[in-house]
Amino acid sequence: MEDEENIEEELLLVESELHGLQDKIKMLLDRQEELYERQSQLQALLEISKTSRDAASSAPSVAPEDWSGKFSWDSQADDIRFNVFGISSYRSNQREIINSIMSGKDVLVIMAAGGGKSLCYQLPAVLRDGIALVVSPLLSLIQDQVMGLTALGIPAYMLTSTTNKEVEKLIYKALEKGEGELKILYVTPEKISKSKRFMSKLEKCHHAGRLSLVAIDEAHCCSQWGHDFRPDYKNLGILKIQFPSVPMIALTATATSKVQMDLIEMLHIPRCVKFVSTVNRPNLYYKVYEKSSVGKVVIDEIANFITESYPNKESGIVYCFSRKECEQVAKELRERGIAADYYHADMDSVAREKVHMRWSKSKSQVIVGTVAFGMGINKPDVRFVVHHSLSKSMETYYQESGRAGRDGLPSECVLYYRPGDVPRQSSMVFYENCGLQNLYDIVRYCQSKKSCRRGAFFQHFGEAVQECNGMCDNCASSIELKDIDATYHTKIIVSLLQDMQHNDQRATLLQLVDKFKTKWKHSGCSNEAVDLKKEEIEQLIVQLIIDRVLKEEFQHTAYTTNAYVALGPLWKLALQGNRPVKLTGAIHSQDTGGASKSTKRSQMSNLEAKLDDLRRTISSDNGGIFPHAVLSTQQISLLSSHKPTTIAELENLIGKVKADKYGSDIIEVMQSEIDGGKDSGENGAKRQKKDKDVVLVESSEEEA
Ligand SMILES: Nc1ncnc2c1ncn2[C@@H]1O[C@H](COP(=O)(O)OP(=O)(O)OP(=O)(O)O)[C@@H](O)[C@H]1O
Repeated sequence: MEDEENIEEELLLVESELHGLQDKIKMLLDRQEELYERQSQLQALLEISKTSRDAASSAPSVAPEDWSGKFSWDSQADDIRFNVFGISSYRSNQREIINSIMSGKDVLVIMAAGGGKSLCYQLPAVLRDGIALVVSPLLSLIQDQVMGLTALGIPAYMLTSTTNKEVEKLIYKALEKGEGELKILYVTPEKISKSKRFMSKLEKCHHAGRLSLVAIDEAHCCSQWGHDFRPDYKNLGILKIQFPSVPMIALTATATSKVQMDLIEMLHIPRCVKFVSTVNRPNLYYKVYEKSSVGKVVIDEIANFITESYPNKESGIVYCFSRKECEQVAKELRERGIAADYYHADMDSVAREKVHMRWSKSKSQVIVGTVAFGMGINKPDVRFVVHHSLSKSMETYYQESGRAGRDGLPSECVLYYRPGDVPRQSSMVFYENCGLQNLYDIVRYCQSKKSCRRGAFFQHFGEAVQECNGMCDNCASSIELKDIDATYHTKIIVSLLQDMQHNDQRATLLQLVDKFKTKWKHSGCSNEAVDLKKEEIEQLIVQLIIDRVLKEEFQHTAYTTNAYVALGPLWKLALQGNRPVKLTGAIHSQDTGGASKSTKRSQMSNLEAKLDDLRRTISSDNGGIFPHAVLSTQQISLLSSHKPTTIAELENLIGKVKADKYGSDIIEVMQSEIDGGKDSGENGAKRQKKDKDVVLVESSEEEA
């Protein structure tokens, strides 16, 4: 009996000591996690700083600006540009890139989607003697390019699994013996890594001095830090090792400094000349809409957005999270009268091709796709890209939304966000390299109601900030948002999780919201703290996750991976109230975004519609590029946003873009709107007298 009591007593002591130890271990593990995270941040910073130093010290002997000087091939290049490609002038950096590759340099090109990367290697390929090898990741992309070049009369072929024996023979003869006509040869990376026969023919071609250049398209696929890593791209370094004297040009639309470093190393081009163009796409209007938790409501909103903003059936893409969701959304859009097809990886290639072709030829209006609808989409006139759910990273979102407006005309990128979608994505990406970190970056983008959306891209890609010109919802919004003090709410959430942890319990995001609501109700809170709506509590919890007060933990079951919310490294600070927590007001509702109004032509006044036409005309007259070279920031802002405009401003604006060409009828329309306004206050516009100018003020309540 006494023995038993002693044992029980000791057991209690042991258990309490174990508890103490477990707390200490947890604290140490949290600290370890914090330090690991800081370690990887510092390592990345160090790498970036070293690379920029190395790049500066190993900079090419010719200064970059010299690539725009005079070269012996200038007139021949101009002739090919104009008479073969039908292009009247170079876009930014194209001529410099062509000159550096013509000078035999290795080149890295980072140029936004639709910027004109293809010309940078295709023109030198025509200009230089011999055969240019182009490695490209997708069959459809290759087919498009070969078709386009053939139509221009340039002998281009592809060597892929679909190439017939006859063409294969022709290609091999050209490589081996220099017979026949072949200027540009497209292959997939698999050909380089898997076909010894092909590599030996290429070797012969090089040996005979006939390999003119090597181009690696979509070069970000080399890096596992990039968003589209392709294992076969890793082997492309062999090309520089085997053909060191042949200039290599690597091209991509996006690459962070880390990805750039990675691909320079993998392709063995340490002394390459880098041409990094801005990631800015000034013609794209970015916005985030609050997403309802009711599926049907979301579809209604998307359908309304499409039909109201694009009554002329302009093309668009809707991205979805899963294959099932993609089929469902396409079906529901069709039920609402929108010609929508779905596209995902579970379909066979013939079905996918059919859907793609229908859409490319504008026989369907919308493709509802998963991420599988990715590279190789080069339809220029995509007017809108809607994300039904958030993407998994800023880079993925930049790429996917960037499929809009490749022709340079104004287009919209809309993301439907609700915090409840975060665990769905995080349970998919948490095992990926930096998966959660990347996801939390895009979540930060979505949660923000104040910062410029464009600014988030500049920051992500390490570029200096540029003017947004009111081309995102946050910059265009005139709603004054208030910060809610959520420090007290945070304390409740943290203490709830603490209790649960003690009792070995877990909670998903939604369960935690419910527990919070119950506790709030029963706490009889006389505190000053405001009562939060369900969506705001979700938003707060997600904000606490990205701020590391909380964290997500994952548990696998036979069928799925569940995401739970747990205490993060900074929970103690939050519990002590040492870290004030602020939550910004509500996410914009659909009818507050500036450009959604601007593109709703059916709701536009006559003047607005005229201005809209003017933007399109100027863009198209400027080679499809939104006219930053022609207009000042303020003028672009006027054109972009249909903001209140005075006759004086309008005349100045039109004068700058050649009044005789675009101007007179707009001034007439404006004059008549002002006259009409004077008499009857038509077109939802109020007239005010301000100094000597007449100012038209949009009445948002009337129009909404
Ligand atoms: N200097 C130029 N002037 C006018 N049009 C041009 C010029 N250069 C390229 N283009 C056109 O711009 C369009 C986009 O070019 P291209 O397909 O090379 O873009 P890209 O940079 O490869 O884009 P993505 O990354 O989306 O594939 C094409 O229709 C091309 O003919």
